[in-house]
Order: sequence, then structure tokens, then C-alpha cells
Amino acid sequence: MTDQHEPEQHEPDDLEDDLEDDEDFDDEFDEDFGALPPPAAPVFGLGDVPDGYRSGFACFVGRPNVGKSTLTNALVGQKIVITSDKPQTTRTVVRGIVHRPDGQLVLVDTPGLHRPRTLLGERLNDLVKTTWAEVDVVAVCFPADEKIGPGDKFLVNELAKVRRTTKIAVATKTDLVTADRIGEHLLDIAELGRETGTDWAEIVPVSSVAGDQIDLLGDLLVGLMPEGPPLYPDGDLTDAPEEILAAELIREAALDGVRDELPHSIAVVVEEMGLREGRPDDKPLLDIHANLYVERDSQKGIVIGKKGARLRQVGTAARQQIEALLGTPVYLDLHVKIAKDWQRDPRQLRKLGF
Ligand SMILES: Nc1nc2c(ncn2[C@@H]2O[C@H](COP(=O)(O)OP(=O)(O)OP(=O)(O)O)[C@@H](O)[C@H]2O)c(=O)[nH]1
Repeated sequence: MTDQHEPEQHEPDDLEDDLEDDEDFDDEFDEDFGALPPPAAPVFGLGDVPDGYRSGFACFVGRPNVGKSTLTNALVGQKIVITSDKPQTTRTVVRGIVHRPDGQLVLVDTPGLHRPRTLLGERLNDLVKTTWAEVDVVAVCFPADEKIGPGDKFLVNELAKVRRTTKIAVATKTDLVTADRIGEHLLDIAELGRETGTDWAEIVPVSSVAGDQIDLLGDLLVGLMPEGPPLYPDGDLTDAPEEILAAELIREAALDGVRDELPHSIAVVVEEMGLREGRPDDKPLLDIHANLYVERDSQKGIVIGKKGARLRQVGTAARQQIEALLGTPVYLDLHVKIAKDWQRDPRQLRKLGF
């Protein structure tokens, strides 16, 4: 972690100045969240790199809510990608890095492909397709508790156009169904492969929640990577900037318990993040100043809650998650602002990092 960040690292397009001048943005509710002691940070050991070591990129794709982010976290062994029960939660490409004695897997988490209704939707779809062509393996996730549907066919047909990339199928959420249903699901996936001209290199049933077959999936994925040295230093779990990870964890906390169109209206930007000066070495404190954007005044009320109760819960939950991830006590300063109809406005999308 760096002590200080250069201003340009967290203020693309002079975000802060723009916001202050912009009457679409408004600021009335601030909340601060204090610090807790840090949990122990995880340690990964790679050792010497043996002959036959493999490394490369894989990405999980699938309809929204099929369990891609949860699977990424299960393989990495730590929460680095936010998950929620609201579809289309994932907006940022965050790479999870799996370190193993025989190889290194860099996992790219993409948004779910869907029929775009907004400019944001179109940009997300473009992002997904670009990623498919760049990775070594694309793993398509099909949740075992749902039948294969038109959305899956659309996606696999689009993926079939990306010829060179190896494709595997993952049957997710197997803990939710019977063995018979898993069997039926695997046959349906094989059939979908035949229909679309997709040659699945593997079809693997897994449960991220029960931890079933996660190691096997890791083995298979590493086996499909090209031979080569590690791509990232030992111990790195993600190359996403810490500001992005913190913003995602705040967004995840804010999504918990909100309904209807509100989940899609929430965006979070970390404006400033750095270790507080003048603290003893053994008692560091990471200051994080973040803005949570919603699209309308009514949404602001929901996010803040009665006398700020909901925002306080969000802040506390987010702070604990960020501390768990970064291993440093955090002081979170969270502000709620309105960015009017930002999902449809190119200028605001750019400001919010899309
Ligand atoms: N029972 C069960 N639930 C799971 C499993 N994997 C994921 N889930 C749940 O399914 C929901 C969606 O999981 P995510 O990992 O956020 O799904 P996603 O595909 O990344 O979703 P998007 O970001 O919207 O594309 C969450 O409520 C998860 O807890 C699993 O193996 N078993």
C-alpha cells in the first residue's frame, strides 16, 4: 500500500472540480465511520517456479447472477469481487489471481452480457466481448437451479464467434439441486454446445458456497493455460487499484437490502485514499473519502434511511470489509450525492469512471 496517492490517480477528468460546479450534483448528507483493529492478512507461498509452470488469463461469463463473482472469490480464496443477489452487480473488470505450485491463473470478472437499454449497458457489453478475445479460456457459467434459456443461447452464440479462445462450461450452484438435476443440466449444456458449434474443452459442476469441485476447476483451468512464468508477484491477489476495490465494497454494502431500480442507480467513487500522516508505524490508519451517487432525490432518502440509520449500517459494513481486504484500520468518510440520471448521460458516465 502506498502512503500517498498522486492527485491524478484518483481524480480523472478533474472529477472533484467538475462535481462542485455541476448543479446536477448536490451534497447534503455526510457520515464518518471510525476504525476497528485489523484482521490478519492472508499469506500465499509460491516457492520456486518448477518446469512446466503454466500461467494465463481466464474469465467467467454468463447471464447476470449466475455466480461468476462468487466463483472468482472461491478460487482466489479471498473476497476480492463484490457479489449480491441483485442482477448486474458487476461493472468493473477486476482480476483475481490464483497462486498455485504448478501455475498462476489470472481471473477476469466481467459484467453479465445483456440486452442493452442504456449507454452504460452498451459500454458493458463491449467490455465483455473485448475481454473474451484477450483471454486464454472463457468459462461459461450455467446455474444448476435454472434451465438453460434464450439468454444462455444468445451468449454462447456470441461467444462461438470468438474462435481461438478455449471454452469450458461450468455448472454453478450445484448445492441447490439434486444429483439427478445436475445430470440433466450437464446433458443440456453439452446439447447447447452441439447446437451452437461450441466445443467445450470441459464441463465442470461446482458449488462455490459448499466449496465443491472448486479445486478441480482450478486444476483444469491451470492445465488449459500456456506454459510460462508467473504474471504477477507472489501474494498479489488482484491488480485492481485499492481505490476501486474500496469503492466496490462500499457499493456492495449499499446494495444490500435495496430493491427495484435503485441497485442500478448506485455508483461509488473513492475521491481520496491515503494513510493518515503522523501515526505510529504499528498503528496505521487509512483515510478513505468516498461519494455514493444516486440518480434522484427520492433514492437519496432511501440510501440514507431514517436519521441516517441505513447509511451508518452501510458505512460500518463497508469499513469492516475494506479492513479485512487491506489489513489496515480504516476511517471511512462517506457522502451521498445526486448525479441526475447518470446511467443515460455520457458526461456523467465518464465522471463516474465508465
Ligand atoms: N447456493 C449458492 N448460491 C450461490 C453460489 N454461487 C453464487 N451464489 C449466489 O448467487 C447470487 C449471485 O452471485 P454472484 O457471484 O454475484 O453472481 P454474478 O454472476 O457475478 O452476478 P453479476 O455480477 O450480476 O453478473 C448471490 O446471491 C450468491 O450468493 C453457489 O455455489 N451456491
